[in-house]
Amino acid sequence: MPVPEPARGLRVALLGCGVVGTEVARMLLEQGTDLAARAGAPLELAGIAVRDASRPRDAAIPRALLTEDAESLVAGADIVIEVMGGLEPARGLLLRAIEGGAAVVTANKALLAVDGPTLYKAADSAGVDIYYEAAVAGAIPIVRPVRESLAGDHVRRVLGIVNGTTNYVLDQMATGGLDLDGAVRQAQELGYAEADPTADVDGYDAAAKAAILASLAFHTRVSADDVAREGIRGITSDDVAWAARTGHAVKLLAIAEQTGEGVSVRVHPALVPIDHPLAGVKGAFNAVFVEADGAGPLMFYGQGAGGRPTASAVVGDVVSAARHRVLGGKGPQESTYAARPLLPPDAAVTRYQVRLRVADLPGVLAQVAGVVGDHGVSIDTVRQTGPSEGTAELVLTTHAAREASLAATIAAVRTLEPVREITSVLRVEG
Ligand SMILES: NC(=O)c1ccc[n+]([C@@H]2O[C@H](COP(=O)([O-])OP(=O)(O)OC[C@H]3O[C@@H](n4cnc5c(N)ncnc54)[C@H](O)[C@@H]3O)[C@@H](O)[C@H]2O)c1
Ligand SMILES: N[C@@H](CCO)C(=O)O
Ligand code: NA
Repeated sequence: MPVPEPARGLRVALLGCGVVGTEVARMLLEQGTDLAARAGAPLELAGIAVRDASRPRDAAIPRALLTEDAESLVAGADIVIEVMGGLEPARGLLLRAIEGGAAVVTANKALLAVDGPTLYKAADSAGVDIYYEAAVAGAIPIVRPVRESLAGDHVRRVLGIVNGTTNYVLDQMATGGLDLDGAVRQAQELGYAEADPTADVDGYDAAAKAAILASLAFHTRVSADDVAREGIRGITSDDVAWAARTGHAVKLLAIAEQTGEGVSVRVHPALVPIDHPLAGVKGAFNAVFVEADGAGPLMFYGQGAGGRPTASAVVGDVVSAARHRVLGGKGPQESTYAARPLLPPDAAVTRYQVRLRVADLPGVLAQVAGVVGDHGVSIDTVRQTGPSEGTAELVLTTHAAREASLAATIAAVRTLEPVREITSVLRVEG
């Protein structure tokens, strides 16, 4: 039998050598034999673009591979991996790679959620792959299942905990007795939160991931600007304690749903019933709950952040792209044929829990309930605690209502004479 020709090695360029890049390089270098067998050709790490090649680095990173000239590295590559983050120069380098005929793999959700379509279009024109499994929920296979495994189904709703930092922070507030600032500091010390935690705490990171997931799930172009976004900055230890008392956990949720009217995509903190699978997602873990007509409910769970878990998703994409180089063919391209209308944030329909402090006088509950009813919002349950110092605390849970109706209801309740304070308004989901 003739000995098969050894396949030509594929030149892999790595852009960025931070938390994720270091682990990607380690996997490519340490698992070369297995990866070559799976890809059908050796994956040769041709170089690693960094800002400062003289900086001390992990012992696994060969100094000879470091270069400060990302442009030249990209020019000769078969596959380009972008784990630098940020919009530029990442976008320009990826476009140059694609135009030069390279397949690209990126973990950059911020870039994809803002300008993904430019990259998808360029990849389509050049006939090359663009893969981005690591951009949503790190190691968890979710991009590929939604894009490929569910391509024959009709996804109704995607509900996810897609930011590890905020999940860790809320968990610490619930179980570790920390306030928001203390829990954020701890998340930074543990390396979950970015140095500037704004993207995590204010929901930008989750909104970028929600936009990517919604685009894939509903075959409709959704960008980060289309996502109604609210972070966890307003959540107090008291909110978390009350949530537990009423049988809920507070979670920062990314929600993308399709109704008869269109597509609604939002990120906000919400109360999740304690028996819902998402309520049990602790620490920095992520989980994505998908509801599809045929498949029914599906749950994806795992590590959404961290160097090695994220590198697992990146290297999986590299192997897919390499297989196409060896065997021919191409992965799926962007699908936006459905072009569903995007609904405004106040069209969302959900249940609410409203906490308010009222004067402890006869008839106050009836007065509040009357105003709520007048706005077409129906109350499910009412709890009262107190009185203390002449006031009582009311906790109202509503049936499903439009965000716009609830906003009008709250504005009206606030003007009632016996109402001292609306302490919190939280959505109930799940
Ligand atoms: N860290 C995670 O858990 C995680 C998870 C999923 C996705 N991601 C995404 O992966 C990407 C990388 O994240 P990270 O955590 O490794 O970030 P990081 O800050 O640790 O690493 C980025 C590296 O890229 C380098 N870099 C930036 N601009 C450069 C340039 N112009 N030329 C050369 N090098 C440059 C930086 O110096 C840094 O070392 C980001 O897009 C991030 O959103 C990260
Ligand atoms: N900062 C992000 C990293 C993963 O995208 C998180 O906490 O989930
Ligand atoms: Na993923």
